[in-house]
Amino acid sequence: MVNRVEIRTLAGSEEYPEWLRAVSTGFFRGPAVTDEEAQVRALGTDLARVQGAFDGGRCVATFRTMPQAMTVPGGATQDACAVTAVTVSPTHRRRGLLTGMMANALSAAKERGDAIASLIAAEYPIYGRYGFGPAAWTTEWEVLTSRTGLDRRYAGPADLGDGGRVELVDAAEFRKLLPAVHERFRTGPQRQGAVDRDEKWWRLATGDLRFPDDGYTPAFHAVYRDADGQPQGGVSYTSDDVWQAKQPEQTVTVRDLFATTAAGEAALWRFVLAMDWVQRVRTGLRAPDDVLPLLLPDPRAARTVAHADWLWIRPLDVPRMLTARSYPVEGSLVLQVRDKDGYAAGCFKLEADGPRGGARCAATTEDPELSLDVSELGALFLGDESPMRLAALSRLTEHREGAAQRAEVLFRTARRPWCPDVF
Ligand SMILES: CC(=O)SCCNC(=O)CCNC(=O)[C@H](O)C(C)(C)COP(=O)(O)OP(=O)(O)OC[C@H]1O[C@@H](n2cnc3c(N)ncnc32)[C@H](O)[C@@H]1OP(=O)(O)O
Repeated sequence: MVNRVEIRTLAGSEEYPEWLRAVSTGFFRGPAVTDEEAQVRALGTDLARVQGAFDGGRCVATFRTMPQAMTVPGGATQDACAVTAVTVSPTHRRRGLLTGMMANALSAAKERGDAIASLIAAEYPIYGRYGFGPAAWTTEWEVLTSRTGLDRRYAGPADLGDGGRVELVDAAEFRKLLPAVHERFRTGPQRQGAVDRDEKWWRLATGDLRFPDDGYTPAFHAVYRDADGQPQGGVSYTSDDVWQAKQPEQTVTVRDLFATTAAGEAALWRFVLAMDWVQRVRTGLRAPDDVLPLLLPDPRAARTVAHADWLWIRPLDVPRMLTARSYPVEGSLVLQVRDKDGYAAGCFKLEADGPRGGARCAATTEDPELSLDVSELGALFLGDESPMRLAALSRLTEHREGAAQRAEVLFRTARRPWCPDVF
């Protein structure tokens, strides 16, 4: 039971610094927030979508949503309600504050017409109860450069025969060139799970927006240009500048690396792997099927240092979400979706026309062929989870023989989904 505590949208911008202090406390960032930090964080924040729980004058829980464009299989964009800044102070935990704020946010999202909600989960056990399922996973590797088997005489993309080149640029140039490249990258047909980046994202990533003690280390930036001179990708990275016993033992950490072409992606990886002084490359959080390990003659040189669920999706409007994505084959399926909160519950018939056609989906009175919980549909949506695996776990029930196999062929994608960003 919640005593004396009121959950509500912020009354105005004067409450924002106190709300931010609560976020900072909940995330262990620090017990206080400076005016400069509050100003930077307020940029682009729609206060109408910021909830707090107040105990007297003190904010004890926080929750924010924001509009997001998420790429779905085939390259189309789906409007999502992105959930972020979820905290409950340790003094007020396990009294239903998160549950109350989530209920408000999901009902507002449903009313607005968002087809899905999305979030990056701090811990696995939190969000399944609210109908979210893990839709994209992530992997981080550490590469021992001496073990890769790559030719140490590598001198640049010309050695790969693609006619492109990699150029070091300053932060301002990177910020000017890369947003358009990223927009082309993230709407690629195999880039499901990627989300849009606004101007604030790029300014923060390139050090143009800062506040005191933000812990930002300036990065190095490089752009990949194709044979026609067009920017097709970029990388941002830092180095720890470590030397031991007069030997360079540096670890380079990749903050961001993407390209619109396979040649660009390979050239950027070769660039970071071929730097003198560098013993290790930390890749940052990548798609679990990133090309990196297989670019190496010895893929074992890339050791997995993290592998976990990353992007979670909560279906809100089944017909809209299922018609937004493409399907690799023609086929149909009748799905019964259970949703204790009601938003996405019902029986729906999906009819897909194959890779170049569209898809139709609507409520139906036909008998279901498969039934599953809404969170499992979230996990299937971007093509990562296997319906056959869920059936083996009894988390998906087959009412017609072969229906799980049909779902497997319809839903799964050639490349795994990936959300490169934290939000
Ligand atoms: C999208 C993001 O922002 S992710 C970041 C999430 N934030 C954090 O992890 C910061 C640290 N943790 C917290 O602030 C809080 O513990 C929260 C926000 C995770 C949970 O807030 P609470 O108000 O305590 O949750 P609430 O009381 O509504 O709990 C609802 C249910 O979820 C369960 N639950 C909540 N958090 C957790 C958890 N971390 N692990 C396991 N179960 C959890 C509760 O036990 C409860 O279960 P029940 O319904 O069976 O009784």
